[in-house]
Amino acid sequence: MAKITLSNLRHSYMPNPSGPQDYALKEIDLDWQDGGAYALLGPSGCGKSTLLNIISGLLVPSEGRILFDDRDVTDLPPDQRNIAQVFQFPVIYDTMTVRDNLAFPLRNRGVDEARIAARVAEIAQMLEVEEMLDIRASHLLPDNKQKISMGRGLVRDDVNVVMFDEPLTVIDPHLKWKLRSKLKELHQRVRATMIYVTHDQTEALTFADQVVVMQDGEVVQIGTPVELFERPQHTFVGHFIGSPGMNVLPAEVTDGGVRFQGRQVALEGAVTGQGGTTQIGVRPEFVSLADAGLPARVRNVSDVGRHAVVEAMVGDTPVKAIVEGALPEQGAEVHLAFRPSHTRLYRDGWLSTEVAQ
Ligand SMILES: Nc1ncnc2c1ncn2[C@@H]1O[C@H](COP(=O)(O)OP(=O)(O)OP(=O)(O)O)[C@@H](O)[C@H]1O
Repeated sequence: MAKITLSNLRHSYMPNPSGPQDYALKEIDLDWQDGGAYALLGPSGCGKSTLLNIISGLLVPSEGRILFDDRDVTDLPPDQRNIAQVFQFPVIYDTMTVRDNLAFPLRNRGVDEARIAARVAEIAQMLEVEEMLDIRASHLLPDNKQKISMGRGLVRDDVNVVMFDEPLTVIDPHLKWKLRSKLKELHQRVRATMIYVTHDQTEALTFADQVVVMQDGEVVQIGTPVELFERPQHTFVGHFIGSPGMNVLPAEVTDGGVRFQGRQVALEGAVTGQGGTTQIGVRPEFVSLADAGLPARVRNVSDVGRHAVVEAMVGDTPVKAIVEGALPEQGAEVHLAFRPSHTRLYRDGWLSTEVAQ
């Protein structure tokens, strides 16, 4: 397995790009450690597939280099990059048995039969498909086909990286959670460098030790799931991750402090930077109903099981709070309190407060 470095990477599909708007990927610099579990997370069109295709060698970037263990592979074709890929849809041979499907990537590379048998048994046991080994692949349900496809991606232990491109798309919703945790467990056992591409935050956060969040061709934050939740570096991360996402509220920065709807709001620490469009970001988990605070009127209460999401209007701005216990009635006059340690200022989307020492 390998460490992967993306250095000053940019890509435009246009022959003569004239500005950042013409780039599907803008300036990407990343170091992925050997054996790490990474997710590339972002909405449709943010550049995930472009980046994946550049790593696999299907696409040559307009600018920048890709290194595997410090070796420049930018100009190498896919078959010389030694990568395993699992796609959205199962890639298996219907006429072969499950056993032969799993063995195929190894046979293809001339691995001896005893080693193949041992490795296939190991992977089948990890994926819990031992009883299917002698079944012809055409007889499998789609979920199991995709499991075998994953097995084919994991069976070689000499690849630089295993890449998963939205692998749970075809999986039945009630089986998704099972395969999600299975993949995490597989990473812990196999310890290969893995990159998992998805637009689904639950998949990314369950699988990855580090999540790379992308928006509009840019990496907006790289962090552990906890870091992305606790301290979003960009309003996009706050909003995209979480359910519901972070409240992003119009803010006015004055000499006396930061105000929302005319009232001062306490932040995690000192404000940094200057100018730009200023907003306050606070997750619903850190907004509570209080005896004093911002006066608000409850617009909606939705009970989502363990807790409720209360949406209340502060002036003309809706604010969401996650509330456990007694719930207010729709239309009730309440007060909202923001937890200062988790309330921050953003300028043009980017975090603009520092943690108080
Ligand atoms: N072959 C292509 N030619 C021109 N533009 C392209 C091509 N492929 C992608 N793009 C553009 O590049 C940008 C990034 O697309 P990309 O497919 O990498 O995003 P994505 O995050 O993988 O989205 P999705 O999840 O929908 O596949 C988009 O604006 C897209 O329209």
